Amino acid sequence: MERVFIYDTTLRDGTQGEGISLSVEDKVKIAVRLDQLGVAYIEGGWPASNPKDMEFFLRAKEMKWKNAKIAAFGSTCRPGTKASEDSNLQSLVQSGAPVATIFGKTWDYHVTAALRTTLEENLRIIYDSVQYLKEAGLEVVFDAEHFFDGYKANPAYAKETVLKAEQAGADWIVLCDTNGGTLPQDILSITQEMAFYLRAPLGIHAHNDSDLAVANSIISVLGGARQVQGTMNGYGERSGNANLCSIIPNLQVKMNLECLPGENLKQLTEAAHYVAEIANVTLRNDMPFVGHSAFAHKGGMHVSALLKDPSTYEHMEPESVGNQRRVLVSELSGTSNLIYKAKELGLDINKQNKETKDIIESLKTLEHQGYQFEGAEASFELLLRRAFGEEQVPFVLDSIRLLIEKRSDGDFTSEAMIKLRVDDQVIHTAAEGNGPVNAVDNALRKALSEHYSFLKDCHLADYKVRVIDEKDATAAKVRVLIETRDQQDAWSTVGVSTNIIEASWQALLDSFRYGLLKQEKAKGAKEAESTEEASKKGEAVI
Ligand SMILES: CC(=O)SCCNC(=O)CCNC(=O)[C@H](O)C(C)(C)COP(=O)(O)OP(=O)(O)OC[C@H]1O[C@@H](n2cnc3c(N)ncnc32)[C@H](O)[C@@H]1OP(=O)(O)O
Ligand SMILES: CC(=O)C(=O)O
Repeated sequence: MERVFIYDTTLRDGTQGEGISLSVEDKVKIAVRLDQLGVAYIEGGWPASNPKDMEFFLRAKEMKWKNAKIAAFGSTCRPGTKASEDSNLQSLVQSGAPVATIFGKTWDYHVTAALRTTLEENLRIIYDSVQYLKEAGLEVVFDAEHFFDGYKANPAYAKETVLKAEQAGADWIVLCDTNGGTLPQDILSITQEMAFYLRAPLGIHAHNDSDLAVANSIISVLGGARQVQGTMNGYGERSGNANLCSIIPNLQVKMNLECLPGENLKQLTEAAHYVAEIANVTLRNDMPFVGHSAFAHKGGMHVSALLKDPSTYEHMEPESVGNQRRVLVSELSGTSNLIYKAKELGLDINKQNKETKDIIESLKTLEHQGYQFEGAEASFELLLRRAFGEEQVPFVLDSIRLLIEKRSDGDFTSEAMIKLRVDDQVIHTAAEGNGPVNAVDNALRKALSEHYSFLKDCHLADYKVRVIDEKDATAAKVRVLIETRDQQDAWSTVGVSTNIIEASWQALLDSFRYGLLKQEKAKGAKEAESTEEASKKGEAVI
């Protein structure tokens, strides 16, 4: 399998994205994860830019890297200065990184308008800078900034700039679509032309301003590029950089080009989420390949075909990138969705079951009323089990009273009083909260915690309210989605009503019931395990 060298610039160009800021510790963690994933290069930052980036390199120098080379980023020397006296170039050497990546101007307009120097001086600084770094013993990557725009404006000059870098000994010439405005057909023809013109291996660095960075990177590889620069999840300045999480599986699975060693592609989804977590960015569900919804199927027709053969509605196996297939249930479901979900839950149903038809009908009716089960899988499981006669009645509610008080000092207080029965024992208790729903939640927990100890480990992680019939203003129905977490899992439940407290109560109740179900399942699994162990021991004695 031919190799494409993956060059990750999440820690440099990625941090040029709005809202992305990484501490040294964050950078080290991400670099370690990228090295495990198996990328060929990790660009750690620009050591002359700030002390944080320099500190990263000083730490990276002391660490062992299994797969990746660490690259330090900078620019060509300033016009009018010698490369050897340029502090930015010196810091690349001082960083201790084995690879230096410098960007240089290739667009004649940029040379005169931004760098404010002559075309000749620009050629000089490119040559001198690359030569200086080569003499210092570094592998040198020359990022040809604005190459495609430069080529269109003045091809002879653009070609001369990269030829200078090659003559000075650059190990890679990376063609950059810096403004991200180039179309794939131009990327292809210009890469092909440069592959013919240069001896040094080529790379591509694409920005996503036209939503084409992934396509442009792939087509550049088709045109001869053998290094692809990009970032995890496409983080980067403006609309981002080329997203490596899409480029890598496309190249590796569909074009049979090796980007990551061995079976490492299976780590991609986990690595993408890990980087998002450290960067403190919520990864969009619809991210191709690695998103939570990337292999989620909702339409009944699709699920019906999937059950026959997943390739009918999947372009590749989700497991190959470490993701997984999911089937959603909603008003768009057919019986196939139900059968799939039920199988996952260990319930045996088929198209002929009366229960199957009843569940589909009640699902569609409830969704019509405003419930939404695709985001509330725990409520759906309870619905399914109820249809099979597995409903739990852990307590009987007598009443809930709420006291909401707005005081003259400005305080708004909420208190819930709850009366319920567990096994004929009447429990009557009250609790305060920072709002009425919180007060009800606290009161319910207080009332039940003695009987149901698992409640201690559960907490409300998210609470969302959505108005369903907006035109009815304050008389509209609301849908409440609650996410509950314990030490191992998270589960979501739903409630719908014209009264927000009632909708919240339904969702809270489902949350509690699901927690209980989870506990029973865990108990069942443990018992089954010990029975199996006991029977194994018995066999051994015989
Ligand atoms: C396409 C890219 O993504 S390139 C990377 C862009 N990333 C960043 O800029 C983030 C890190 N940058 C920084 O921390 C700062 O900009 C620094 C420390 C590098 C420089 O800061 P300053 O010295 O204050 O300069 P400032 O940022 O205002 O301007 C950049 C200077 O570099 C010059 N410059 C731009 N490109 C190049 C180049 N390829 N070679 C040499 N000099 C260059 C500009 O002409 C400008 O010079 P001027 O001040 O004489 O006009
Ligand atoms: C080098 C770089 O980041 C660019 O040209 O976009």
